Amino acid sequence: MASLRVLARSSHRALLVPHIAPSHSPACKRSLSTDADGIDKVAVIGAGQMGIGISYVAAKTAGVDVLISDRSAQQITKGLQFVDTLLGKEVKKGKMNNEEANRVRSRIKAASENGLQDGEFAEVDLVVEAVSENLAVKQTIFSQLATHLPPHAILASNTSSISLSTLAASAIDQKTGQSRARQVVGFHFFNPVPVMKLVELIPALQTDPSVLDTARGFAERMGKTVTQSADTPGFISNRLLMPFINEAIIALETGVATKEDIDTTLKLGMNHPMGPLTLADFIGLDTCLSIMEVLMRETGDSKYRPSVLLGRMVSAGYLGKKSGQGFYTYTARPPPPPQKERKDDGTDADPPYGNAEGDVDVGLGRLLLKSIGADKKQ
Ligand SMILES: NC(=O)c1ccc[n+]([C@@H]2O[C@H](COP(=O)([O-])OP(=O)(O)OC[C@H]3O[C@@H](n4cnc5c(N)ncnc54)[C@H](O)[C@@H]3O)[C@@H](O)[C@H]2O)c1
Repeated sequence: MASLRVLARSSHRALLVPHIAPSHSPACKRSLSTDADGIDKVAVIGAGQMGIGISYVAAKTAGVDVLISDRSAQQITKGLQFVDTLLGKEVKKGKMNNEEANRVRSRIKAASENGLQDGEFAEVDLVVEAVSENLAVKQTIFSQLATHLPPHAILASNTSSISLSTLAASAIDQKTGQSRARQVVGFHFFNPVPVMKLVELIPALQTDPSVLDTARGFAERMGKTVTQSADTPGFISNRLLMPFINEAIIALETGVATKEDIDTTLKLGMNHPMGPLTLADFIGLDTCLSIMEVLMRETGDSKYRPSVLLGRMVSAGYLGKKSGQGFYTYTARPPPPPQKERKDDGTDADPPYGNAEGDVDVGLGRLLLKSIGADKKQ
């Protein structure tokens, strides 16, 4: 039976969303993990930029064991090397000693290829799915997780745009046929995870309130501030950001101003760290288009119509920084200088995040760090 309940624990304004009371099937009588302090072991599915960042912060800040899994063993190797790099920098900057870094590193382990089916996840309290943004792939994973994870485990997804209620519906134990939908929750981190302080928490319609509380508590253990969004397209973040970026593109295409003046107005007039067209280039114009299409399709509201220019640019392959051409032109980063620059205090001025070559995502990480001043603090 549907009822309305208040879903604002720490926000000032109450958020009213329809709540479908969880059913009391036998599966629901299993005890759920209700205490965030009781979470000792986390699994992360997907060792891409988000999965690795989540693993690193879970091990370092929350101090839990992390089991990381990916369909590509190479991705895991690459990700663990990145963790080593991050820890090496912490040591070099005196933020932790070697012993602490080794302790953090020893908490992160790679799952074997069939680890889920072979019982390696038997002691996992919470899993964060962070595989590519593809509904069918995520649905398959949620069905596998529902089959193989211990009964109390929380099943969280880092999806940016897929409905949590839809994912929860696929969390069915393939052996017993029982639904674990009430244990599914959205756990939306931001990139780069070690730097960005926010997690958006998104309950599916089916999520049990105790699961939501535990997930919130664990995000806080990871040092994050939590906001809560209803399971609506784009959640809070992209529902507000993407129409803003889209409107900036419409302003450009209708001749309101040049791209430079649009960006400068928002930077200097509104104190934004970067203008909306630059930000669109760094996010990727294909990503921006796809989120606008989700907003438009799922709400049917014409205010989310993607700009014609945005669609044309994506068709032309102008995807932003990753393709070298977006609203601005990006050239490859020059090779690193033979000698490291020295900071005023005489220490090496290494980039705080990423490798010397710098791929697109790490480039975004650096830019974000710079934009919030974290490059200087670290
Ligand atoms: N990149 C961002 O800024 C950002 C921010 C917030 C949320 N997200 C979300 O996080 C998720 C991951 O994004 P990302 O940027 O880390 O992507 P990514 O492409 O860097 O990594 C995805 C990883 O998933 C792995 N993978 C794909 N299918 C798999 C499967 N069936 N089983 C196991 N592993 C599989 C891939 O090998 C890859 O390592 C997506 O849902 C995305 O929407 C991304």
